[in-house]
Amino acid sequence: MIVMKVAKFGGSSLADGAQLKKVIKIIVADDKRQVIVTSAPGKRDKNDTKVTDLLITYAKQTLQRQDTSAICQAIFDRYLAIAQYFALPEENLTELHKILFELKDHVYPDAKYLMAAFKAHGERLNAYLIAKILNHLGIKARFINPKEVGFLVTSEPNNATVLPQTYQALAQLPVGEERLIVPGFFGLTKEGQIATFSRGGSDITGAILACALKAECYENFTDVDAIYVANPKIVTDPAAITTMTYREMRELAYAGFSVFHDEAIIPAIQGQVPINVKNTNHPELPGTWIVPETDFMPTQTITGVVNSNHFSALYLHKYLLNKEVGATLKLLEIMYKYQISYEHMPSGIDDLTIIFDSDLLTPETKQLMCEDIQAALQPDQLEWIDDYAIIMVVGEGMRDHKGVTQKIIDSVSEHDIGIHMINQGASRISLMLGTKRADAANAVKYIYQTFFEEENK
Ligand SMILES: Nc1ncnc2c1ncn2[C@@H]1O[C@H](COP(=O)(O)OP(=O)(O)O)[C@@H](O)[C@H]1O
Ligand SMILES: N[C@@H](CC(=O)OP(=O)(O)O)C(=O)O
Repeated sequence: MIVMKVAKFGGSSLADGAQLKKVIKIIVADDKRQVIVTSAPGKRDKNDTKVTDLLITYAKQTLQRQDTSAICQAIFDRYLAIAQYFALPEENLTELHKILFELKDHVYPDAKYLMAAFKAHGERLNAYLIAKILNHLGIKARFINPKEVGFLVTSEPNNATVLPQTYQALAQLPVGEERLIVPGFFGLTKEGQIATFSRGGSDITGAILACALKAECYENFTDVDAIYVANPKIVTDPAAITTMTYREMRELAYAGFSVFHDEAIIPAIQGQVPINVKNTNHPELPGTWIVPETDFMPTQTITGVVNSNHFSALYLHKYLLNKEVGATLKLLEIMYKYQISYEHMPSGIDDLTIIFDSDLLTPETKQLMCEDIQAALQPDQLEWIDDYAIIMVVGEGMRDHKGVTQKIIDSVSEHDIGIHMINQGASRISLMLGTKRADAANAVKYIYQTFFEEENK
């Protein structure tokens, strides 16, 4: 087995020809970068639209039987501009044009599979084009079609997860002869349909390949120099994280560190492959390493702080709830009946709060669930709280430091921000606070200031 790396380049790194030029320089600078995972072209500037989003429009217009020629041309023009940047002769784009324009003519099992197939083509066409450009520049490279290499995923068209046999199939890839250019974001169901991971899922493809091929490391190239302690859109010039553990990243990514997909940690953990998040625009910088817990000694109390606004909570109060055998079971059965998973369930003696991902709820399911809970448990109070945000503070260093919780709560309360809920994660490396949505970003700022500005004064 050869020593190799998997390198994934995000949409921001592949947005146009100039960005792709930087990517190619990075690829050829290290012979170990043998497997390259590509996203679809992302935004070229703040007001631009990602190719994935253009494809979603194309899919919707197709479903509504509208004229799709303009959107199809807009998508094709993104690829054409990249090809032209490298003076790739236009005949190389004939196949790409055909695949793109004919997407609307295929038969799909249903609207969800149609949407998945359209979305996946952002990555598929980009990987195909990048392999052609590399060959044109004299760099040996081959496009890998997920269908031909057995990249199998579950039959959930737009929220798939990998099937175990995919790992054995990908381990057979002919690594070493030429660079393998693999499109991220999607796989094939056992029935042969395209299904995508959730949004941002090219990170997952990279991690699966890194695990299957026992890569030395998984490099994830993006548009920031490092993963920062807090989202740079919320905190000005936040401190960079040099090294963090898998479980810290998993908790932070889950709660909103959008720089790395939370599900992408899992294959990396399974294969114990270290992850290096780096900047395509400054590849000489060390970036952030995400490593196994065994290889890590915390130097800070907290590693990261993040807020997430896409939650809704159901508050239930009933005296003597703690004595009622089977109460939680009844609740879980109701959630199962409506096929709704829950995120957290902090509880007190007479009450509990169930926190849901609001994207999974419709007004109708909320109403039906409430009616069922009312009938099954007869609570004294049952109330949906939609104005709900979660602040997650994460750090391996939190376990061994006394008074951290107090300090976190004080830094928020001092600024008059009400806390609806406090939940110490079972892993003891995280603390979760519930606040109103409008307060969430400020809560992150104040916690950051307490631990990173006041402590270092
Ligand atoms: N804590 C954080 N550290 C760094 N970037 C963050 C953080 N939280 C959110 N981000 C955002 O994540 C973005 C990179 O992720 P993404 O847009 O998915 O990149 P790509 O297009 O490379 O896949 C950054 O531009 C930044 O705005
Ligand atoms: N292109 C897909 C998958 C992805 O991972 O993209 P990016 O690397 O730009 O986050 C999306 O927009 O969801």
